[in-house]
Amino acid sequence: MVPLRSVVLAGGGTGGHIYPLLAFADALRRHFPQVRITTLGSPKGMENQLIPAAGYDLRVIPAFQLPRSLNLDLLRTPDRMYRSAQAAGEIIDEVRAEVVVGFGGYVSVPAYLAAWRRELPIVIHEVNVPAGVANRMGMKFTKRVAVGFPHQLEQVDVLRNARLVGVPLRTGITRMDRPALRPQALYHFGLRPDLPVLFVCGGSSGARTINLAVAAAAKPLAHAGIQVLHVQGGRNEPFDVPADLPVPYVVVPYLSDMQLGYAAADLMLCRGGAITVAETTALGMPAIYVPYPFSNQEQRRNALPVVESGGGMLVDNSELTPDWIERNIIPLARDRQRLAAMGQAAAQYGRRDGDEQLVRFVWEAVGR
Ligand SMILES: CC(=O)N[C@H]1[C@@H](OP(=O)(O)OP(=O)(O)OC[C@H]2O[C@@H](n3ccc(=O)[nH]c3=O)[C@H](O)[C@@H]2O)O[C@H](CO)[C@@H](O)[C@@H]1O
Repeated sequence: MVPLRSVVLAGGGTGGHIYPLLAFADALRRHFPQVRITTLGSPKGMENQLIPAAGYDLRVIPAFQLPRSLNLDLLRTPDRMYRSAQAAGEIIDEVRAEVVVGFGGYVSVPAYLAAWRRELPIVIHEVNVPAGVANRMGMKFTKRVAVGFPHQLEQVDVLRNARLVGVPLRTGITRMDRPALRPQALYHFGLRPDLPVLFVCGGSSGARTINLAVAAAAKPLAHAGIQVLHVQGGRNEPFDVPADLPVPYVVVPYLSDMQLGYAAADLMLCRGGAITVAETTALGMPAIYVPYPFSNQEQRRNALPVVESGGGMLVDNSELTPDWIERNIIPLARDRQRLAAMGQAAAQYGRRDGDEQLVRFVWEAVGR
């Protein structure tokens, strides 16, 4: 492979856009150790914490918000869009980028515009159906679109001619030996090795409904011998957990080492964000998905193929009550055989090579 020299990556907002970008950056580095990697972010997104922490160069460009759909409102934001695109263009010129790779989020739009004006190749990675607003706009400028999941190609959507590459996932997750890491993970969280662990995580921002429902079921879970590892989520208010439980219920604000959570877990209770689904299935992790109800059904669509293949359960946000948890999660978490079967079915659906596949796609786009 003739090496790539300079790549600009754009993506921001929540973890769902940033972690694939970082996993892709790591894979680029492995293939092309000398490549210059520059990332574009907006002033307030999670990229401001996550990208510098991962050791990559983050350039913040002025923010602007797109209207939620492609309509005439777009014409009213040209000034701010122009300033953002100009800032993105200056960075693209400075680092002599050969290609711009976008993962979605508002910050991708100025990057796509600036790359298009310079006639640079643009590659878009999209994980949702319907595709996000920013990426849909980018698709006006390029046909090089990669998707994370087979179900995205089956929709009557702009994505039907995309290339299926999978989702770039952090190697800390894809290369983990779960049984080998488990003792260390349990020790890290102060969990017992002899009892099942329910891992609760509502995506990168946390999920209030899930937090409150599980915390309210803390007593029955504990009395059934089920330990809980609960990620509260950075943007959520704390919740109360009874102090006198007979088994551990561990609350953490956020996990930078997400693989430790997965290693400790026997069963996951989570939202259906695309990257979460990619990770649980890559790991063969049995999961109960509670899709976020307010965004176009995209999370339901993410989880449905996994659930239909036997790799998990689906429950509506409005149905996730302490009573539901008691009736459904307690018997499942104690049934090792059923968990193993679910995990195997999930693994059939999962894939681990999205980072490598996307590197190849981008390399082809540059025409080397
Ligand atoms: C409400 C909403 O609009 N959610 C969207 C958002 O979800 P969100 O940003 O929550 O993204 P995902 O659920 O897809 O991924 C969350 C990521 O954060 C990581 N993580 C999470 C918690 C933690 O403590 N530590 C940690 O590392 C997970 O391992 C995963 O890599 O982006 C996804 C990808 O575009 C979309 O599919 C979701 O629909």
